Amino acid sequence: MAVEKLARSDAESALNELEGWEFDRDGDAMRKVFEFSDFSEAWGFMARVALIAEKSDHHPEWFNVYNKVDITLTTHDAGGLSKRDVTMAKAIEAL
Ligand SMILES: C[C@H](O)[C@H](O)[C@H]1CNC2=NC(N)=NC(=O)C2=N1
Repeated sequence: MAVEKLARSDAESALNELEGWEFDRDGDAMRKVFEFSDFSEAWGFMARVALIAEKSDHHPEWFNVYNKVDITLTTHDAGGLSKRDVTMAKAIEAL
């Protein structure tokens, strides 16, 4: 699927509006670590993110230990950040 990599300035303004998300991989990815009260809460969150991922055909890279979920978003097809990552981050924040 052809998705364009965002210009750095566009990516910066998008991240400025998203609480807690930071650039990673030299600006080619965005990352946030979510912390919950326990594993059950973390897993419930992951289940909801998984549904968003399947619906939008855009999948996070993530790592979970107990109550923490470390999420990295990037668009492999674009070789960096695209608006799909921003859309997904917004959807995750809206959960
Ligand atoms: C073929 C399929 O549409 C692609 O591999 C999709 C699936 N999910 C994806 N997820 C992410 N994070 N980046 C992609 O480029 C991507 N591409």
